[in-house]
Amino acid sequence: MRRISVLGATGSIGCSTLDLIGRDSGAFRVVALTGGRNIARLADQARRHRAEIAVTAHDECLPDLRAALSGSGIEAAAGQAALIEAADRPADWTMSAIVGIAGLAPGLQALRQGKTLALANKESLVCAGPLLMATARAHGADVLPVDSEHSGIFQALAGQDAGAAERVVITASGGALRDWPQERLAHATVEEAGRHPNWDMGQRITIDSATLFNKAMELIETHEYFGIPPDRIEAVIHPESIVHAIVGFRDGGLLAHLGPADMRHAIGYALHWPARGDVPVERLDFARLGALTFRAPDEGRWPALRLARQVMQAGGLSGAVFNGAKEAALDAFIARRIGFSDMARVVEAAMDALSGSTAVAHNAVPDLENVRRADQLARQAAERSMAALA
Ligand SMILES: NC(=O)C1=CN([C@@H]2O[C@H](COP(=O)(O)OP(=O)(O)OC[C@H]3O[C@@H](n4cnc5c(N)ncnc54)[C@H](OP(=O)(O)O)[C@@H]3O)[C@@H](O)[C@H]2O)C=CC1
Ligand SMILES: CC(=O)[C@@H](O)[C@H](O)COP(=O)(O)O
Ligand SMILES: [Mn+2]
Repeated sequence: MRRISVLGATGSIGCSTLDLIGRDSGAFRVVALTGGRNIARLADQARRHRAEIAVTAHDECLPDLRAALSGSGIEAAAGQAALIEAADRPADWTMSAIVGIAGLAPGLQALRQGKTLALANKESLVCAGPLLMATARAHGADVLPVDSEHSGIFQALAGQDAGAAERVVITASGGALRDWPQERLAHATVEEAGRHPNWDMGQRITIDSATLFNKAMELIETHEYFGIPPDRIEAVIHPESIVHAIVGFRDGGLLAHLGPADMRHAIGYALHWPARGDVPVERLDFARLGALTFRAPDEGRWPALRLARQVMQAGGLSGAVFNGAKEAALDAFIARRIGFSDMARVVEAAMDALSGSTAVAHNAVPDLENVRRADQLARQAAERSMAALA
C-alpha cells in the first residue's frame, strides 16, 4: 500500500487529488493532510481518508480542528513547525499543493525523504528552482510536474532529455478578461478577474490567469524544471484549453499533450507514474470540439510575460523577487487596495527597485534563507510602489 500525503489538501488541487485517491482507497494509505483555514473540510477529509494526522497552518485554528476530529483518533496539529513535521512523515508520494511561497519549505522537507514529490506549487520553482532541484538530486527524490502544461511537456518528452527539444510551447487560455477591450482592464473587479473561462481553480491562480502572471510563472517553471533555455520556450493564446503543451524536435516533428480542462489528468499521471492508471476525466469528442485556435499573446496587454523573460535572463533570486512582489500585489488587488492593471506595474517597480541589490544577485544555489530574504525585500518594495500609487 502506498503512503500518501497531501500538502494543501483543502484546495482545488488537494480535493482533486483526494478524489482520485478515494476511488482506489485499497491502494493507498493517507499519512498527512494539511490545510489552512478551511477546518471543516480538513477534518472531513481526514476522517474520510483515515489520515494519521491533520495539520492547519494557523495556530488559532487548532482548537476548532481538535474539536472537529475528537473521537476519531486522528492527530491534530498547527503552525509552521507542524507543517514541516507533517511533510517529514514517511510517505512514498507527496502532493505539494499549498498556494504561494508558503509551499516551498514543506515541499523541500518532503523531498528530503528521497521519495516522490508531485509538484503543483509552481511558486517553488519560480522562487527557488535551483534549490528545489538540487535538494531532489541530493536526496534521490523524484519531482513530477503537476501543472497541466508541465505534465504535458513531461509526457511529450516521454523520457527523453529536455535537450532533445528544439522548442516548447505552453498554452494560455487568456483568462477571464481575454476578450475585454484593453482600456476596460484597469476597472476589472476581483469577481470579474476570478471567473476562469475553462478551469475550476483556486482564487489566486484564477486571477493570475487573467493577468497572465500564471503563464509568466509557467515560462519560468519550464526553464527551471526542464533546464530549457528561455529562447526555446514560447507561450501561445489558446482559448479552448484543450492543448496544454507542445514539444518540437530537431526533425521538425511536434508532440502535443491534449486533455479536458480537468486537473485530475495531470494529478492522475503523477499518481500512477511511471505506469498509467484509470482516470475518470471526460473523454474528448473532436467532432464536437470542431476547431482549436491559437494566437500570439500581446505583451503590451499582458506585461507579465515580458517580466518573466527578464527573470529568466537575470537568474539568481530574481524569481523570488518577481513572485514576492506578485503575491503582495495580488493580496492588494483582492483587498481592493489597487486596480487590476496596477498589479503588473507594482511587480515591475519592485523588480526595478531591487535589480542592483546584492541581496538579489546570487550566483550560487541560494538557500531557503536567501530566498525568504529576497521575498521579504520584494514585498517591501511592492508596498512602497503601492503607497506611491495611492
Ligand atoms: N487549481 C489548479 O487547477 C492548479 C493549481 N496549480 C498550483 O497549485 C497550487 C494550489 O492551487 P489551488 O489548489 O488552486 O489553490 P487553493 O487556493 O484552492 O488551495 C490552496 C491550499 O493551500 C492552503 N493554504 C493557503 N495558504 C496557506 C499557507 N499560508 N500555509 C499553508 N497552507 C496554505 C489552503 O488552505 P485553506 O483553503 O484551508 O485555507 C489550501 O489547502 C498553487 O501553487 C497553484 O498555482 C497549478 C496548476 C493548476
Ligand atoms: C490547469 C492549469 O495548469 C492552470 O495553470 C492553467 O494553465 C490555467 O489556465 P491559463 O491558461 O488561463 O493560465
Ligand atoms: Mn498551468
